[in-house]
Amino acid sequence: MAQILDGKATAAEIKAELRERVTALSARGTAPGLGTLLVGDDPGSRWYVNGKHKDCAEVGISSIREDLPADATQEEIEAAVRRLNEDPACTGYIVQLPLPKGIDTNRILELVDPDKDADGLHPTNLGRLVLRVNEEITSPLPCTPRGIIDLMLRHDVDLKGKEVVVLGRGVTVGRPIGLLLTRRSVNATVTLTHTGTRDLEGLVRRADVVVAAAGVKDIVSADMVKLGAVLVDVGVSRETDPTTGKSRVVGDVSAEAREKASWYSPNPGGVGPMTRAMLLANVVEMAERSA
Ligand SMILES: Nc1nc2c(c(=O)[nH]1)N[C@@H](CN(C=O)c1ccc(C(=O)N[C@@H](CCC(=O)O)C(=O)O)cc1)CN2
Repeated sequence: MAQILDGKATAAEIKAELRERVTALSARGTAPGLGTLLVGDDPGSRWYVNGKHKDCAEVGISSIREDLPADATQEEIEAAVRRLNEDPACTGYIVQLPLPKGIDTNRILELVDPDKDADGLHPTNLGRLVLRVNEEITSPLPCTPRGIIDLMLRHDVDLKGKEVVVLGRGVTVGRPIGLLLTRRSVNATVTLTHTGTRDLEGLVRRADVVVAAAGVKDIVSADMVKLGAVLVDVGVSRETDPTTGKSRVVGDVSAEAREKASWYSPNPGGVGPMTRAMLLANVVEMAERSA
């Protein structure tokens, strides 16, 4: 029976730690403020952004909100980014992804002031992650990969020399997590797989740790998983619950695969709450560095 990598409980612990650091920052007159930029009315994105403001209130961080309609133009979004760059009350902010179709996301992310990039997704901060293999990284890190590694380390999951297979090459999880896991301080060996990967089953079968961020329900099946592997379920697909008729999140790891794991991070309740906690950690660290 797999032990649970409980993201909800771990995130609550982290938030309690951060609350004290926010109090100290506020006492020194350097209180952090998180901004969010949401474009459109996707219910999932709106839920995530509302959650970020709720988290801020919980730990004592003030928050600033820019909401634009789904038909906002590239210029209107860029103007909102400039407002957040210039607002002294906003010490860090995020642009909620994905942006509506037709918007040049990379151009928007490049316009974010790297010193206010609470998501660690600005090219300068991703570049620092590439460059700094040995030394401590003193710039914000992408929240989900940071949260996944923190979740495992706080449960004493040993990653040194372990073979990690990542499913999915997205910019918020798949691509940056390889950079974090292969840093000298972690020392895992990483294989990044995607839709063009030839022998996915064979690669997953030999993995000590599987990070599944494909967004394909049950893509990780029991026959693909080594007994005792660590399974981190990051994938988000939505389906209608047949009993309640409500929409629910389903992950990438099948129920049978979970039975073979030594550790399993559930979805929901695993990586999602850690992503939210790491955003707060980035905001607090950025404020501490500039205090
Ligand atoms: N700018 C960003 N955009 C997006 C990111 C990101 O890190 N930065 N990640 C995701 C969305 N996301 C945060 O923004 C996020 C996803 C999931 C959760 C979460 O707590 N999920 C719950 C389940 C929620 C549900 O039932 O619908 C859980 O896992 O328990 C938080 C944040 C994409 N965009």
